[in-house]
Amino acid sequence: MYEFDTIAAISTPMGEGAIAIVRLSGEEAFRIIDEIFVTPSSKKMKDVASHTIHYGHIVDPKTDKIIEEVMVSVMRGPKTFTREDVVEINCHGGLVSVNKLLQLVMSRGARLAEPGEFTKRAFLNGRIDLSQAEAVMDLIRAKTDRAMNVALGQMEGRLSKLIQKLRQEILETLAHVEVNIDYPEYDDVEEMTHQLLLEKSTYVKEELEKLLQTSQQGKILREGLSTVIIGRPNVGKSSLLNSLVHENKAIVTDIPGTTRDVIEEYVSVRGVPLRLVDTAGIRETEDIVERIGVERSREVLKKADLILLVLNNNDDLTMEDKQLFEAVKGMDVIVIVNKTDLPTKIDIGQVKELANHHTVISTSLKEEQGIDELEEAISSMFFQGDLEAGDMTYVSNSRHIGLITQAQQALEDAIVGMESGVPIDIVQIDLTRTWEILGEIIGDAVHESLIDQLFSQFCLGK
Ligand SMILES: Nc1nc2c(c(=O)[nH]1)N(C=O)[C@@H](CNc1ccc(C(=O)N[C@@H](CCC(=O)O)C(=O)O)cc1)CN2
Ligand SMILES: Nc1nc2c(ncn2[C@@H]2O[C@H](COP(=O)(O)OP(=O)(O)OP(=O)(O)O)[C@@H](O)[C@H]2O)c(=O)[nH]1
Ligand SMILES: [Mg+2]
Repeated sequence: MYEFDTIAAISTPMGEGAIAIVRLSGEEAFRIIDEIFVTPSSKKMKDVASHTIHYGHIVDPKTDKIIEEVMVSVMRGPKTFTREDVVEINCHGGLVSVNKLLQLVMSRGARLAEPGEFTKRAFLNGRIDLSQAEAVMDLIRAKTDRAMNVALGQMEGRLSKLIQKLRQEILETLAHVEVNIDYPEYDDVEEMTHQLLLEKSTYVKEELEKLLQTSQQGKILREGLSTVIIGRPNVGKSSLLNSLVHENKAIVTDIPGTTRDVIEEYVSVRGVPLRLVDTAGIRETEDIVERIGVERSREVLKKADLILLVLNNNDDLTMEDKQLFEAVKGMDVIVIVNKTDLPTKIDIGQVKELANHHTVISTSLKEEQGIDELEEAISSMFFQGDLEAGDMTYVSNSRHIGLITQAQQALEDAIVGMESGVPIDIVQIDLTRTWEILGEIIGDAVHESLIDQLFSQFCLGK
């Protein structure tokens, strides 16, 4: 275990709350709390049983003034979150008192923790590996139940175990090859080695492939599906956003050009998190403010995973509508024919033709018609029902996806090499590289600067 200084942070959100927590971790945690905490029976926290909570007052030893009435939890290392001694002060949730408390523990020798530093210690002290630590952050940021389950699985070590299993396979294969090389007197040893290498490499490569197949869905669950609503002015784009959010977030009026900027909202559509973007209606415009909005619309369009293209049932298809179809060619698109409560003027046959293989859905957002069908279309487009299987191992993090892709490439090199008869020691190099790359996922031999960078994205006090 590493020896670190004692860190402190406010581990609850900044703002008024019922209770706020100041957390301390490190060798000095018990010494510090015993200098500032007084219980009615004068207990010392260094003496009490681990994982107990105690009532008392925080007193500034310099002035003997009572600062707060608190509950203090005491957890003795190594059976703690960080594997170090941990003390948590539960105080009344006011901003001033919790900050005063933090100042006080710092004046007694604690250092303000960096973002993610508690979790970083859990990693450096070996309680969790890097992919588990990353999952802690994913859990906090999860926007839907499904996203949360993926994060929880990774936090419990589901991905880690799989990666470790594959690394073990590679290691055993390499050991086997070494042994075979040491006994070259057997005639068939070369062939056996060759056979074994090919079999194992193919097996590991296939497992990695399976994992990568989950990455698209995994990434959507983790980051949200970037969904952009486009359409001519006044067709009902903002109304659509409001229907999906089930709230009035965007301003809706009958004046074309109402939405001037890009509005962004998170929504869960049957467990699929959408990063939903409402745009200014795309048209040629003279209004300068609106024009900036239109340009931004075109920009977000390029980065979208899914396009919701809205048309007006009560109007003819225009040149602009056709241009929109043109602009989203090759992307995932759902076409929405809105305002079906009004007389149909649009040429549905032509819409279907333009939509090509894309789904077309009719809605009346005014009368709340068609929203269910739309939600169904969205969720089945990205998840074919297998998402319910709660024990799936997803790879969702770009860092992991990148590394698995690299590992797979190294294996591919090894396999191609074997098939074209390159010397065994070259193949060994490729396999060793695969083993190392996979190790980076769980934080085996990763560079310190990468670790710092990863944890700095965490919340303060986590
Ligand atoms: N008050 C509070 N709530 C919290 C946390 C915390 O630190 N404080 N957590 C954190 O942010 C999460 C809980 N996570 C935790 C994970 C492991 C251990 C822990 O002590 N693990 C020991 C085993 C303990 C035992 O066997 O009793 C270990 O793995 O060695 C504690 C908390 C969520 N809730
Ligand atoms: N009859 C009818 N009116 C609708 C329907 N959906 C939206 N509207 C109305 O159409 C008008 C325009 O709706 P918005 O949602 O603001 O349209 P928009 O596409 O965001 O418009 P811009 O932001 O100006 O580009 C509003 O008056 C809505 O109430 C519908 O299904 N039926
Ligand atoms: Mg609008």
